[in-house]
Amino acid sequence: MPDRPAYQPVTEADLAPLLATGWMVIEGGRCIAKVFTFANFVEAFGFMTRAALWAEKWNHHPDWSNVYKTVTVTLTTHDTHGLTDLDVKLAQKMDQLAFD
Ligand SMILES: C[C@H](O)[C@H](O)[C@H]1CNC2=NC(N)=NC(=O)C2=N1
Repeated sequence: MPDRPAYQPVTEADLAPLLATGWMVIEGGRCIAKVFTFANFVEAFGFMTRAALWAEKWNHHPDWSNVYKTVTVTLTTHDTHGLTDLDVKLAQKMDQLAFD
């Protein structure tokens, strides 16, 4: 397995745009979470499918659940037990994909 680039810490400036789109910092700053609501189940699942491709490409996977038209997402970096640049990157991508 090729070494991955070093994780980068997350700053308040990194988080501010995410907080503005509905992400919340939880678990004492170790995670960010958001509830996405779509028009219906198929839209919700399509979002998860698109996001899954990016998660796999970046080898950074969400902790998420889907109930009908909502998708609840929690992001953290298991390797560091906290937030890293990968969580910010995946959250930004999820926000983009949700509005596709
Ligand atoms: C071995 C594998 O590369 C690691 O377990 C990856 C996989 N996906 C991951 N996903 C998340 N959310 N955090 C991680 O630390 C992480 N690490």
